[in-house]
Amino acid sequence: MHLHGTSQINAAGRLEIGGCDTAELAARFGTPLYVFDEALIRRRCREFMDAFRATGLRFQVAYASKAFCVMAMCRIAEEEGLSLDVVSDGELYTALRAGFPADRIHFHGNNKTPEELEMAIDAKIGCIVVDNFTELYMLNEIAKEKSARVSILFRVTPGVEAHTHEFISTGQTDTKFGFDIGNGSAFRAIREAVSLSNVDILGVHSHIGSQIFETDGFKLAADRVCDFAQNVRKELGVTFPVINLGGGFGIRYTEGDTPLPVGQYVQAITDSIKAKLAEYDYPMPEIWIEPGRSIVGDAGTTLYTIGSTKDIPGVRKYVSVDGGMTDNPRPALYDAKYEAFLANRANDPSEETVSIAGKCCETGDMLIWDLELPKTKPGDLLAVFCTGAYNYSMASNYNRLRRPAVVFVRDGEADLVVRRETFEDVAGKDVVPERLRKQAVAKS
Ligand SMILES: Cc1ncc(COP(=O)(O)O)c(C=O)c1O
Ligand SMILES: N[C@@H](CCCC[NH3+])C(=O)O
Repeated sequence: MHLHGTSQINAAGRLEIGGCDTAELAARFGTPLYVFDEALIRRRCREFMDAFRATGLRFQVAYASKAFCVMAMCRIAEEEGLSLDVVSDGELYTALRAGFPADRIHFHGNNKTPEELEMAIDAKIGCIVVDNFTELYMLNEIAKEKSARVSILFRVTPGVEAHTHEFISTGQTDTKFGFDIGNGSAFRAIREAVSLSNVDILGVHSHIGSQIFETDGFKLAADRVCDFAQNVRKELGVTFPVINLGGGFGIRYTEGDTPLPVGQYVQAITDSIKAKLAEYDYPMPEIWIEPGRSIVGDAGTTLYTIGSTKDIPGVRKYVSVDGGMTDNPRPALYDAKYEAFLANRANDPSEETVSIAGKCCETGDMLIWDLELPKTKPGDLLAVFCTGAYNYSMASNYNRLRRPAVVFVRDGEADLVVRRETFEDVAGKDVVPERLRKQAVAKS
């Protein structure tokens, strides 16, 4: 059993997180329930910040809010000195509403709408990460109309793709994101931008993938981005004040996962950039990164109440919980693996192998296959670990289920940071046109 952060088994044999008994949390807030270990989130933020401080370089660690974007999380990111990466008007709105300093917000996305760009310019956010030519020209026009100047990074694809345990070096990167370095489109984008009136070139951005466990991919991306920077300086006379190497740092979901300490990723990135730019006698830029999963992933635990079981002798025993793909779509989407145990009887020995099913009307709505558990009964609490990233943020109302509440726990206190949705939240946006209302009345 692997316990993350402040999680421990208390004297009553129940899982406790942040000093809070999970059975009490379930009783107080209902299930499913996302529980976040605030001390662990802050520890992860500090690991990144401290690793950069140790390098003596200028830097920004931008939390990739797509992983988990709620106002309380924005507050923590701000308190810990992080910047924030947003990819939509909704994320930007959340950050601004939480009082996150606009000049530390970076806006990503491959299809930002004119309205989103206007919103970003009006809010005077720190920078916009331009993804393609359409956006570049549109942004300049909007900025011109507003007599504004906009700082931009260019999202470039360095021809490196990282997957959990390996990276591949690709020639022409087939991706919807960014300007390709290899085929010259990144260079052309910068040449174009030099002649545009209302954008200021801040630098380049690359992101090579997610849930990465080694440093080679980052090093290769850093090398290619630096080579590109030197080429741009030589040919266009433009020197980048910022190089951003994105996110993607892996975390431990199950025992097969072997993430490196955060400091090793940071060191690999900064060492590679330093070494390469020294070759070129290139002034050291600010180094930015964008961790999402590695800030919040292992700090989240989802509590479910166990309900029905179905035993198919000789085949499989299904144990169903009161959530599923609606609150955690990752197993269905990516075949993601999770660890779990009974939160209310954490010391009970395992007695059988079961598979955890969600409650959606969908055969693929399975959370965990072949999990060792004690014999369960309805009302038992199942804790699924490492659900902090891309769970709440990707949750849906499929089958008109209500999205769960989110609580932050620390030092024995539990604070509600998102309330559970109500039926009104689910059906209250529906509009029945007058003609259908009449029809309904006529038929009844
Ligand atoms: C541009 C960009 N930055 C940062 C991230 C955050 O990635 P992760 O959560 O893996 O750290 C992503 C998502 O993969 C991304 O696309
Ligand atoms: N949503 C994905 C990661 C996507 C990263 C965003 N660029 C996941 O759950 O693993």
